[in-house]
Amino acid sequence: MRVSVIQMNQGSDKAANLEQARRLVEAAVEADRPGLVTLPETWTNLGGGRESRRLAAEALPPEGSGAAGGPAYEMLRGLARRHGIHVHGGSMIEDGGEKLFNTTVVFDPAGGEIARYRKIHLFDITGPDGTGYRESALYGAGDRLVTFEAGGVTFGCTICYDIRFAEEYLALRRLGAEAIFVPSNFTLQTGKDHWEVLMKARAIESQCWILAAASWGQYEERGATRSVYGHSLVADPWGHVVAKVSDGTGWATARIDRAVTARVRRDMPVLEHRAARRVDFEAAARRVDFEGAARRVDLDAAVRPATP
Ligand SMILES: O=C(O)CNC(=O)[C@H](CS)NC(=O)CCC(=O)C(=O)O
Repeated sequence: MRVSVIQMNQGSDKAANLEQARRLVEAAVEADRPGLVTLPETWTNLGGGRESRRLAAEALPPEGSGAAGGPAYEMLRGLARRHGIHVHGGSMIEDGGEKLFNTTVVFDPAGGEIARYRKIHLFDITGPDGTGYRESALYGAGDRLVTFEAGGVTFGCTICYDIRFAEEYLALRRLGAEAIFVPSNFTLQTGKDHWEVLMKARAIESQCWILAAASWGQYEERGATRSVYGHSLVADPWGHVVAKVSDGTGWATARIDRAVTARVRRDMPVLEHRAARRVDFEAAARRVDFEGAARRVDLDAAVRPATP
């Protein structure tokens, strides 16, 4: 299965963002004939403060209802149906009533919604340049792990800042994922030092393909100009970056080769090795059995539960 990661330069004009996404998806489909395309995080709006996000937000139809949604939701469905492809809609701003959610929706080639994921880890941090981010002031956090099947491949869903939480990727691998999405608005400040390292690290440790469509360029946020890093990429389960988008908008296409996944997992069976040791390191770190100049935790039955 071929996958195209789409790189956008969206701002706070929702209609223009929809048009840009449609144009890029159609150009990628025309050029590379992918079976699946994936968009960046919050491709329907970037910046413009609380007001712009509220305006761009769409209430989603009840999951599984098949009912119609808003303009962005229906555009994704239309692209999937028209081109006979799977569309992973990066993330949209979901109007969840009280709170917004940073939410992925996925459509199959018939235009049916087959998966929905809300970003679990919210970006409440201070960047190295002193810029503060408080995503949780506006967005609620997701509480579900999500995988779906497309073209014989099991895909896992994550969004942006989730990339820093390795456990989520290992859990998705356990659920059968072979490729994991990370649609992103990575900041330039964090991206220049962390982006590619994190993407490769998650690919290597989960032994999954990493599909990261990103926003690129500048946008306005409450009178200031901010930059997002771009560098949309696909990494294979060995951690090789096999496709990458240059500066600007565009896309890159890679083939998910299941034989590569199988070989990497067979030759380096880290999942089996982890299972064989069965250490609950989190539980171990909550306990100390000896404390002197050194600290020691015995990996006994309390942190190594018997095989079920
Ligand atoms: O604000 C919105 O509307 C949508 N949310 C985002 O763009 C979020 C919060 S500001 N961005 C990230 O998570 C960047 C993570 C990142 O850059 C890192 O982990 O280093």
